[in-house]
Amino acid sequence: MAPPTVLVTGGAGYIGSHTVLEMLNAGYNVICVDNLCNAYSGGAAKLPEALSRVQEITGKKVNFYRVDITDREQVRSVFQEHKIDMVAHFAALKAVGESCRIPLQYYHNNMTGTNVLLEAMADNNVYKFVYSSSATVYGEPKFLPVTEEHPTGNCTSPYGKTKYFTEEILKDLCKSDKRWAVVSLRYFNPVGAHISGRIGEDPNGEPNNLMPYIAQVAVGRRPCLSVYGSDFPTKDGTGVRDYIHIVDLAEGHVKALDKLRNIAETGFFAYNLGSGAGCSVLELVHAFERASGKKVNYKLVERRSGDVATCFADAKLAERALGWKATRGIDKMCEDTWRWQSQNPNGYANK
Ligand SMILES: NC(=O)c1ccc[n+]([C@@H]2O[C@H](COP(=O)([O-])OP(=O)(O)OC[C@H]3O[C@@H](n4cnc5c(N)ncnc54)[C@H](O)[C@@H]3O)[C@@H](O)[C@H]2O)c1
Ligand SMILES: CC(=O)N[C@H]1[C@@H](OP(=O)(O)OP(=O)(O)OC[C@H]2O[C@@H](n3ccc(=O)[nH]c3=O)[C@H](O)[C@@H]2O)O[C@H](CO)[C@H](O)[C@@H]1O
Repeated sequence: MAPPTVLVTGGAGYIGSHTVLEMLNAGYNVICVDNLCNAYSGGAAKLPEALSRVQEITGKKVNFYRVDITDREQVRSVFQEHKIDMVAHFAALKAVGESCRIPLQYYHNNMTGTNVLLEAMADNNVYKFVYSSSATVYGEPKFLPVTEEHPTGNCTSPYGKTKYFTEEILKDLCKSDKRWAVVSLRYFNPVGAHISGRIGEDPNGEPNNLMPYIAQVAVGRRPCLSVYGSDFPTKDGTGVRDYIHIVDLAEGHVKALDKLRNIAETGFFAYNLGSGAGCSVLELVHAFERASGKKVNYKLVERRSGDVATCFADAKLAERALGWKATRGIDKMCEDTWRWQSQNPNGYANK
């Protein structure tokens, strides 16, 4: 029997490209769509640079279409061109601060885009869906570690609300039509890069997130890291988060596809994808210095608004339900990030 075909939206992005690689290695056929609003196109080449390198690493073909998921006709054309069995949906705008400045663009892109995609799926009798959610749906944790039973919806940004609202839409959809089988994966803090050093995180402009900022300081692209807050009630006063290696995360998506592929079970399922361990900002800085052999200059500054002191996952449900567990620790996350950053100081732009 032919292997299933997965439509991957946002496949040229950081998490999408790493997941496409693991799906191909697991024997899935992959069709990628992306509008390249946050991915390096690689010039006139047919494939975005990240996907071109995924093809190079796996030796397998990646089908790519430059498609905006908010465009109904563009999305429908992909379903007419290919027999799609499942969808993994990564395409979204994801910058927390930016979402506060341009909420309408976030609601349109992330919510309308997802609705257009879901309607095209139903019109083509495709009901198996893996969704990129986020620990941000939990808001400020009321208890730790955070389990899937933790209340959701107390989000602190329009970006976080797009994730929460979409989960609510998916729950209603599954209640209304028993053919839908949805796995919502709530990512904690994905970091790291594929062991080859050929693909990795390549944020546009100044990084919002900690790990890419550290890496850019270490490689000399930025002079100094600002540590947001050193007076939190944590082991060293700096923020504690649950960092998860991007390849662990990608493998979690393959396990979710395997679950959807092999069972008649339908409905809405949510799983935390985290390591289950907390790591402070300064612990990550020092781990990165050990991994890279480079000094990471930093200064302690005031807290960033909206930041919580501590957040980390209880990931036992994903282990039980998906047979998945994160296995790569902080040192490996730093080593793999450094290999990518040092081989690609300017990300994909410097081929
Ligand atoms: N990176 C994280 O830390 C993190 C944490 C939690 C959840 N997530 C979610 O995971 C998903 C992927 O995140 P990422 O870090 O890989 O981000 P990314 O920006 O690298 O990838 C997103 C991709 O989607 C594409 N895209 C955006 N809007 C589109 C549209 N309308 N049509 C087609 N393509 C579109 C972008 O060009 C980009 O290539 C997102 O849904 C994000 O919200 C990410
Ligand atoms: C509230 C919220 O929506 N948070 C998003 C943000 O989580 P986080 O805010 O947890 O991720 P982050 O990488 O922005 O910050 C992690 C930790 O590093 C600190 N820090 C960060 C950058 C920096 O230059 N200096 C510094 O000290 C920050 O205060 C925090 O304590 O990003 C995640 C992706 O990784 C998810 O998208 C989360 O949804």
